[in-house]
Amino acid sequence: MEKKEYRGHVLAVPYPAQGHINPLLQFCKRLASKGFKATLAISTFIANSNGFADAPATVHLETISDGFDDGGFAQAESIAAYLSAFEAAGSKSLAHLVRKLADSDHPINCIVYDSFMPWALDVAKQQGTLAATFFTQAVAVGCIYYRVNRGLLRLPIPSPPVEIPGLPPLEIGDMPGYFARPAEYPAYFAMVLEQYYNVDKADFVLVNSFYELEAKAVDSMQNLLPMLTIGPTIPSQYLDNRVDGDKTYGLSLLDPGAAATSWLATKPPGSVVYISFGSMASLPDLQTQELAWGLMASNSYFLWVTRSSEPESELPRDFVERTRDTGLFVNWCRQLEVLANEAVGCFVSHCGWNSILEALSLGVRVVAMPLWTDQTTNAKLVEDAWGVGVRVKANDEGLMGRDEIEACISRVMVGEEGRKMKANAKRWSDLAKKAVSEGGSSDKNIDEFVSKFASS
Ligand SMILES: O=c1ccn([C@@H]2O[C@H](COP(=O)(O)OP(=O)(O)O[C@H]3O[C@H](CO)[C@@H](O)[C@H](O)[C@H]3O)[C@@H](O)[C@H]2O)c(=O)[nH]1
Repeated sequence: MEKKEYRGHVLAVPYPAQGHINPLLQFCKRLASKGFKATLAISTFIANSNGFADAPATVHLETISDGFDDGGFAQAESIAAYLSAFEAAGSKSLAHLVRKLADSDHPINCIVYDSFMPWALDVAKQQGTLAATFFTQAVAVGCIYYRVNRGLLRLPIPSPPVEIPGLPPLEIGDMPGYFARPAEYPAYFAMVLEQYYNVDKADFVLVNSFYELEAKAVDSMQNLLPMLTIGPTIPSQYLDNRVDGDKTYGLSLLDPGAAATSWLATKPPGSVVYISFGSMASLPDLQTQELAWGLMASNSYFLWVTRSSEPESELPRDFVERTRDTGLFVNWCRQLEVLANEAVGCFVSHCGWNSILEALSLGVRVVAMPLWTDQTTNAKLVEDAWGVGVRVKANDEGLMGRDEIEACISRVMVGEEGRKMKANAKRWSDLAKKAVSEGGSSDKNIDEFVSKFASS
């Protein structure tokens, strides 16, 4: 059989979670569209799950072990146990995979690995390939973790607000959630700081963001690291439409169904509040109830992703019945399709980085209800740096109350303030599209990245 010609071969290794696999998978699709062979190595457990049924034809799939091939993360005793088993099993099986591919027609030129797995850099170096760490969170968030990792910012922070080049002044509540509650997820907190321990040895630091969005933060980090912004990595159909057939992500946590799209088709433009808290975090029951009452008081239509087939059990009594004419609950949907629908007026979001990039790319305003990790910092940027939304303030017990939620929805959806946010959102959407289009900042950065190993 004739050997297929490629300009080079990249092996992408995501952390095994939806919000991490999709950005790297999307990056692979872009590399494939530029003539490279792109292979995505996902965990055996995820590869065997139904959610990956929709994998794109242009990206090659391989598997590595996370140590829990039959059950994934859910099988581990603790987060710390998972991370350490993943490092042990992942390092071994990744090395094995690179050796296997070395004997094929297309040996690996560069391993692009999720920044949550810095041990992959050691594998790349041992196997003699280039190594690129890939951040699935904002440059701004990375600026903060980097400073803590390097001892430039000491914890607990003695005198907020903190001044970091390129970022607005940050109070403790604007820093990543681990700073205010370090004991909550100590293993994840350690992991996000560890992203930097060997980063100086990486040949590239790729970030799913775009230069115009975080210019000053990128400039400040580029003095320290070979950083290139290459995003947003959302399907090309919603941006530049240059990647053939790139209409959806390849991985979906749950079956999205079609209910959301047909329901939205019956609603007037800008009238619907869309609510989703991503693929990992869950709202405490009391918070769910406050959100429900806030939504009802806003008198808006709403589409609420609950990730549960029985939302009634967490909602106020009879709430589903009482909102039958105004609300729709789904356990999952095609979020991009929803955000692109003109019926959607705003997005009540936990501010996961993928959701925020999607909202910015599609010009949708945000009511920010951050829960943990990077979400608190993203919420600060949504409000103060990008002017596309407002953050719902929590009371002293950490609860975001119904009146505050209602007031925030109203600020974002109606009036002069809301109109300004809409105009800002449109501007970011245009800039996101420009960044990935031919000659845009992210497109040029991708070309710079591949130029280090491209054969022609
Ligand atoms: O009904 C839904 C709801 C969500 N999504 C998609 O799910 C993804 C959610 O990603 P994100 O907003 O980043 O949230 P998480 O999945 O919770 O992401 C985790 O990983 C991110 C990247 O590290 C972090 O920024 C988040 O804080 C962390 O919770 C997005 O692509 C959405 O389009 C759907 O397709 N359908």
